[in-house]
Amino acid sequence: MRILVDANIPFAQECFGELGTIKRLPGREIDTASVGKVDILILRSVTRVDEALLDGSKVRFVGTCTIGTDHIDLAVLEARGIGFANAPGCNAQTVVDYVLSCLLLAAEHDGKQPDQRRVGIVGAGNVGRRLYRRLSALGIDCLVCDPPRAVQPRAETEGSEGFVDLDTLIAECDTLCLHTPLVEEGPYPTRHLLDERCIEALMPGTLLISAGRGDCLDGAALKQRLIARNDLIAMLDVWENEPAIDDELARRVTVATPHIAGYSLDGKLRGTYQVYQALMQYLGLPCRLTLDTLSPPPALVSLTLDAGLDKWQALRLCTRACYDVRQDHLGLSRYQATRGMAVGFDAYRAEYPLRREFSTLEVKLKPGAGQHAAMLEAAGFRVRETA
Ligand SMILES: NC(=O)C1=CN([C@@H]2O[C@H](COP(=O)(O)OP(=O)(O)OC[C@H]3O[C@@H](n4cnc5c(N)ncnc54)[C@H](O)[C@@H]3O)[C@@H](O)[C@H]2O)C=CC1
Ligand SMILES: O=C(O)C(=O)[C@H](O)COP(=O)(O)O
Repeated sequence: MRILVDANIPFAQECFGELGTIKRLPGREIDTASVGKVDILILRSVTRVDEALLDGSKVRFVGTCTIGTDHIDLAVLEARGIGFANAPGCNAQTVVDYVLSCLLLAAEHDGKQPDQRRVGIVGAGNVGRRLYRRLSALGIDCLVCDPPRAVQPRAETEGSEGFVDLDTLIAECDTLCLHTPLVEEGPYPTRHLLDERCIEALMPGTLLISAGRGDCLDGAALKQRLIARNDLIAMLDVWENEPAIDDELARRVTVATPHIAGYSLDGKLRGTYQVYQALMQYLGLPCRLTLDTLSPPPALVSLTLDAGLDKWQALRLCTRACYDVRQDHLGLSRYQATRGMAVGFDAYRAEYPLRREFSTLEVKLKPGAGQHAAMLEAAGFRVRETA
């Protein structure tokens, strides 16, 4: 079997090697010619899969090791009888780590600690739900906007209560976290969900974090508001026209990262593994690998806290030991300066530094720091109180 795998997918040889010959290509270079004789395509979100790509090919299965599927024309796959899998939720916890890092950084800009904010979560799926749980456990007040779920609750216990509409969320929150997929059709489309009107309505000082899909936010309108008033703290991970994103917008926001909110080794490995499981099932073969055996131990195993830190200092220290969004912001601007935005955006992603999820770090607490246990657990760390 011939298997074409995006070069940005870790553990591909381990997961797919037993099935045949693997060829690797950068996702944006995968084209009709390279797909020609391939049986299986294993991708991430940067390869558009449509009639044009598959024309004349014998592809039987397409897997995308990502949560998002907006790059795949699912109707074309169905019409051609091609098997398909994505990786729901694979890097959702990593995106929540990203948001926590953003919230802690924002406090250094406006002096508001996370629990002094009211956070509006737009899109409460795998990412938004986990974000809601972690923020609520940290004592942060949250409002949630998810019209599809408000109308069609996921669980029997979940009614429309608890959801608000987007205008209410914008009017009542000083922090907005956008986690919607790109939906083009149907009753709840999300292209420019945050349009010029919504962006104008954001109250001065609002912290805006966007980590779903770039097209859900009108970048030109945001740029205009930042030029006119510069009264928002905008932190963008996703952009219109990636990788050739709006250079000026990237310079005007407080944090600009190149679509890496979910880029932990854990999130990527889970994505690869979920697609491996789906492919083996599709082929009627047993899964001989387990996620645990594939997962390498973290480089930073533990850290120890003693007395002397307040709650947010302790959380900031542990968070930054695992993940510091400032490094990705500086990384993108450095790559942009040396290689230009369109090249630098992908180059930084391809050489992305090793990052692990908060849950891989054990925080040991000496008796003097015991009061931080519940808060650090709520934030996603493993906590052990020591003598
Ligand atoms: N920046 C990054 O690195 C990453 C970005 N993503 C993006 O984040 C998106 C969300 O991920 P998940 O939560 O796992 O997806 P999901 O499919 O589990 O949840 C999406 C949620 O958005 C809601 N939604 C749909 N239309 C809406 C609308 N008009 N207004 C408000 N809510 C709406 C849905 O009802 C659903 O609850 C993904 O589709 C993907 O595009 C995911 C992982 C990493
Ligand atoms: O999982 C998703 O959906 C994402 O947005 C990915 O984490 C993005 O990764 P790439 O596809 O850009 O490598």
